[in-house]
Amino acid sequence: MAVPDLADPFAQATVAVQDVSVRYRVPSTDAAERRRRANPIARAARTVLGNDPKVIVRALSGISFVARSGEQVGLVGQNGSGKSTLLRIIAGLENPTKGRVLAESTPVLIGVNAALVPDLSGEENIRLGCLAMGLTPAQAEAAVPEVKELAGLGKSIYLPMKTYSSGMGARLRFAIATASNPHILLIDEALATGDAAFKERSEARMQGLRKSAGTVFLVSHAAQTIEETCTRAIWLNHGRLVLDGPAEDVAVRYRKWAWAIAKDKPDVAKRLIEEAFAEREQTQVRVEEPRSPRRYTSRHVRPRGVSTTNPKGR
Ligand SMILES: Nc1ncnc2c1ncn2[C@@H]1O[C@H](COP(=O)(O)OP(=O)(O)OP(=O)(O)O)[C@@H](O)[C@H]1O
Repeated sequence: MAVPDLADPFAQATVAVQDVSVRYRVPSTDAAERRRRANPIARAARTVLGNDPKVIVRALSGISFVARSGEQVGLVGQNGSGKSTLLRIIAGLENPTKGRVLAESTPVLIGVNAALVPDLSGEENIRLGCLAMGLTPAQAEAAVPEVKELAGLGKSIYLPMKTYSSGMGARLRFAIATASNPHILLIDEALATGDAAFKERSEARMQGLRKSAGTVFLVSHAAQTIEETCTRAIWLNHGRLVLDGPAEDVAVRYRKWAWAIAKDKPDVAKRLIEEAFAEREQTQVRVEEPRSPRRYTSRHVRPRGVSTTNPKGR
């Protein structure tokens, strides 16, 4: 058995999320109502300046972790806990308010909202999706049969996508996303909408991706899906990282907490989440910048706007 290289624990890191926070400024009718009740001068000033009453939504706060090749990382948490935001940030579709994300290759996000063209057939969308992911026209053409087979939509693959059910659309998006064999694959609940037969095929595909040393991030509300398909899980609550560990352990803890919430036992839920927070080992991600600064020799063109105090201009 291969011995892992313990001297260099970051050797296989594929994604590093470093102290990421995301905040949104959004209009609020509640804030508007409070303004209506505020003093008339402040109210008039804001009306003249045209400021909409806004509130800050903290979607993510101080998230840090490192994912590695071969890991399937499940993201669990209740509605609005920040799972989809974290995927979008990793995919580079949004910039964090604070912190940064480093990835060793382009992460491909496949979500239920992935943009394909509704008027085109499933087959045409396969080509389109593959080209959008950076495959050449020849590679996209070669990928069509495999994607069709994985999606398993039969003759419906020749019909316009706007005629598909949400589950059929999700299956096609999942199949397209895996066609480019992305090293970092991000899935937002795509599995939850498939039927049993598709679930089996998609799990086999995920196994294949895992074997080819890819990293998979999967968002799901179903702790069982995370438990069955992931090696590791991250539990988010109100944008904060509650637990990060083996999928089975995290799923069991999350399920207990969700049960307490569902049964209207806020004290039990509070105790469970506080225990989890207390046990969590804080992860700090440090990114080593290259040490030697870039040097320009006389053969290099000096970058514009750089001045020098050397009278010879070297
Ligand atoms: N574009 C946006 N503008 C303003 N607020 C946003 C935006 N996107 C997300 N949010 C807010 O950020 C928080 C986290 O949302 P996010 O969609 O990441 O949660 P989630 O865990 O994926 O939820 P769900 O399980 O319901 O899909 C929520 O409070 C949400 O209202």
